[in-house]
Amino acid sequence: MENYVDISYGEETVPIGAEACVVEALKEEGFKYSQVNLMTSASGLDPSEICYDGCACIVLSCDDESCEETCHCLDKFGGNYVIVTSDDGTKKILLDIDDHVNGQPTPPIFECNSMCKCSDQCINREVQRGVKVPLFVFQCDDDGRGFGVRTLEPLHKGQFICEYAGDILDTSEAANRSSRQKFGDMNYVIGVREHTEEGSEVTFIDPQKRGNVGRFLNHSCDPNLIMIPVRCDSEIVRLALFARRNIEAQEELTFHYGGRPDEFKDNSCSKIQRKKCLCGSQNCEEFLPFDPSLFPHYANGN
Ligand SMILES: C[S@@+](CC[C@H](N)C(=O)[O-])C[C@H]1O[C@@H](n2cnc3c(N)ncnc32)[C@H](O)[C@@H]1O
Repeated sequence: MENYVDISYGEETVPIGAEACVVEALKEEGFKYSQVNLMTSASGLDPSEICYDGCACIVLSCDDESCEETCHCLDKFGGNYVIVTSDDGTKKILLDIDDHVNGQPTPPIFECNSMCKCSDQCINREVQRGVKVPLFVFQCDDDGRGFGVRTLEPLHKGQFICEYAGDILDTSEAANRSSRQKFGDMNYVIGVREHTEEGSEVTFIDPQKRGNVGRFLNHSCDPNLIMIPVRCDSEIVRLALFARRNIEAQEELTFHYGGRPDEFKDNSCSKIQRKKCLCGSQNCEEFLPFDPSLFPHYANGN
């Protein structure tokens, strides 16, 4: 890694290495690395706003044993992570991923926040601590997918890898940006729909010009990561990527752009406008997931 530029330029606690062609392309595109989600003037949604009360636990880490009184965060939102000791004695904080892969509906994740009295080492602050595993951005073998991300270390099922962070957009700004795209352009806008008792909520994130390493993750129909909505300080969701299974060092990291692989069954748009999927997996769905709400002109069949 010593010979490679850290494309986060010190924003992440571990360097994000990249091939020289990636560094060059980012310079040309005027890309600005940001570890966190950012507000845009068009949408006015501020992801840095603190929206939740904190817990009063003056402890290193919130759990049922350490917190003298019931922890407000764990009581209200439930515990999210567990500590697991590997064979080599290293401790890892893991999410019970099966609940999220198979659960219906999936449990919401709220972490302790800036108003909480617990330390920054609290178990319930995993996503907000940022990337901890060494990641590397590389050029995929001229297969048409562009750049991709691989891990330089083995990863454990349930381990947090990175966020998909960038500009926070409302639906109209997301559609506005998408309408400027030509067919075949790389698409970076990802929308996440969450279903609540009050109805459904959608958040769009665009890391094309400002964002983090998550921007380079490719789609696979048989992915090794899963994207999970997490909230820390703000009501605006953070899109966190966790390992769906144990992953070996040097494996490419991918997630399913349409949510869970068995969930994406949207055939409302003609396949002609959809991008061919090059993931190469045995269960490949042939086309990349497509969000018709961002492309109303395609959705109308024009
Ligand atoms: C979020 S970007 C991923 C990073 C991108 N490869 C790059 O070079 O910056 C999404 C775009 O990557 C390409 N891509 C990702 N996964 C793909 C796949 N399985 N098959 C074909 N193209 C893919 C598509 O052009 C897609 O719109």
